[in-house]
Amino acid sequence: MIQIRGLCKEYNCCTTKALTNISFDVQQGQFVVLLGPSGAGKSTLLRCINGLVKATDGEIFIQGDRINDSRKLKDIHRRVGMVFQQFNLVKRLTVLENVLCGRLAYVSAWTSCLKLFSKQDVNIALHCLNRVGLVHKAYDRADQLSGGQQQRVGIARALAQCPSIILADEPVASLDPKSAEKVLTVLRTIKEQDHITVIVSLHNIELANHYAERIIGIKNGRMIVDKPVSAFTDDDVEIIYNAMPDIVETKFIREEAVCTHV
Ligand SMILES: Nc1ncnc2c1ncn2[C@@H]1O[C@H](COP(=O)(O)OP(=O)(O)OP(=O)(O)O)[C@@H](O)[C@H]1O
Repeated sequence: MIQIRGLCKEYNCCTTKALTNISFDVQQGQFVVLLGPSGAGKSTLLRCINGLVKATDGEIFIQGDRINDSRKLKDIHRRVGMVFQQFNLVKRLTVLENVLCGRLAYVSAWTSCLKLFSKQDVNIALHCLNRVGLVHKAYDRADQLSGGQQQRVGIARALAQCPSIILADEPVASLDPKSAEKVLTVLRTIKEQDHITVIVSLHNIELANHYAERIIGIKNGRMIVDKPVSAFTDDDVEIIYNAMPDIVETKFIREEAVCTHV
């Protein structure tokens, strides 16, 4: 379970408010899609959850552990796998070596420097590649794969970490529609089979409706929609992408008032 409480993030000495007072919980095994216009704060939110970005205020708990608890930092990072829009693979390494990078949190520093992974680590990496349908590419160079295949290697690398959460920041933004569906289907299958929590930021509403169980809408750093996909409507799309900021603000304040009176 992820718990986020009063999360705020400001950049540039407080001149850019990227996130303002974000609070929500995500149950283990849920598939959540973050929607929002460019600059809304989706990447910042995902990066705060995996500790890449330090929040200005507020708290995040992963299975009850505060993410910046220095005693548990390595263990918490291990539990959160990250998938990036640009894949972030090491192009000159093989596909298998890239996936083995997901095992780095489990091996000692000298082992990783010498690339001395155990047979067990190699088997885990091959198993993860098999799950994303790419075990036959294990010994190819990463840059010889198509974009969609590279993204599936990125997912295998996250999976090799044995995470309880996978965060994916616009994982299909640079892919053709068929590859995008393949990548999201892999993420959904992983969620279903392993009960892993998946949080994905997307720009495509159709894909969000098809894959999400829950949609969170962010605009100007505020959470303005949070609904099960079955209740998500065109009005919500309008609020997230088109409504003027003051209309959104009014609706947000009105809903907050209703919540506090329930
Ligand atoms: N490292 C940074 N330094 C300064 N400002 C930043 C930084 N990262 C993001 N921002 C600003 O924070 C705000 C939120 O950006 P963020 O990248 O989180 O939005 P986003 O919803 O992910 O956008 P996109 O969909 O375009 O990726 C924007 O105003 C952006 O310019």
